[in-house]
Amino acid sequence: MPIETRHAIHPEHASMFDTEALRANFLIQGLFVPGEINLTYSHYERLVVGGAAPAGSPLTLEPAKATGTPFFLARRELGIINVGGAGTVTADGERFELGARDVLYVAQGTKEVTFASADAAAPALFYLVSTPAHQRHATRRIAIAEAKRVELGAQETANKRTIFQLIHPDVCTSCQLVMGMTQLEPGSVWNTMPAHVHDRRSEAYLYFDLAAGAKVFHLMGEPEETRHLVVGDREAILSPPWSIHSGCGTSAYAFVWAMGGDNIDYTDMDPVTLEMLK
Ligand SMILES: O=C(O)C(=O)C[C@H](O)C(=O)CO
Ligand SMILES: [Zn+2]
Repeated sequence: MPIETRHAIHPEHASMFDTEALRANFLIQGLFVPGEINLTYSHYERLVVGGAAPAGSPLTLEPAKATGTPFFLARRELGIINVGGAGTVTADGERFELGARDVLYVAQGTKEVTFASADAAAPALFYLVSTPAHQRHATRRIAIAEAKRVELGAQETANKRTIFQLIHPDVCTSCQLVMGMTQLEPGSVWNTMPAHVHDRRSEAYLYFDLAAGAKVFHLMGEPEETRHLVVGDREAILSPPWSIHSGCGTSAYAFVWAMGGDNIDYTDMDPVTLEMLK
């Protein structure tokens, strides 16, 4: 089970990066390789971000040297969202069926987690985000229909979108993981604009359901020192606590957002006005 480590970068260092260095530090590609689990261990909040793409046979979340624990979730919690075909996740023997966009919150202390596709020809693609956790909250399946929905933006500003809050205090109890999904309306392309930062939490985005060949120009950096990453379908980005995280697609798309840090208050954001951006 490959795990790549990404170190935390100081914003003044990041502002000197060229395209290649920005991508090497903040873009995550190749999450969904058939028959594999691929993880990235970030030193921002010790967020682990990855993908499990079971093909013919189930895949097991293995212990990792990066966590130094006897099993992966010994001192961690895990959020899983299925961005592919139907599949199942089994957590300590309990089987959960996850259709497209359904979520599973997996409790700290869960010893065995396995992933399977219902049909290898239309494989499940499980996007995984894990944060450190020191208290056990119940494992729970959250159907996309159970999400708390927040409508934002307008067609006139090309940012009409619905936020689905899934692992969120109003929906599912967790230690520090907050996770959900945002769907852009057809013709809307901007996410998280106006932008914000939240130094108390780091965030990761997985962009998915992009049209064939479409890209998202993801904006990052301190508000007065922005940079961009050109991101493709099923690619993720790491957003440091000092960074905005916004994006403009060449057409509509969806993305999974997930956060860890000092609080689980989704609304705790410091707004960044357009005048502040450079
Ligand atoms: O479209 C949006 O706006 C978002 O989805 C914003 C993210 O949820 C976020 O940045 C939460 O802190
Ligand atoms: Zn945010």
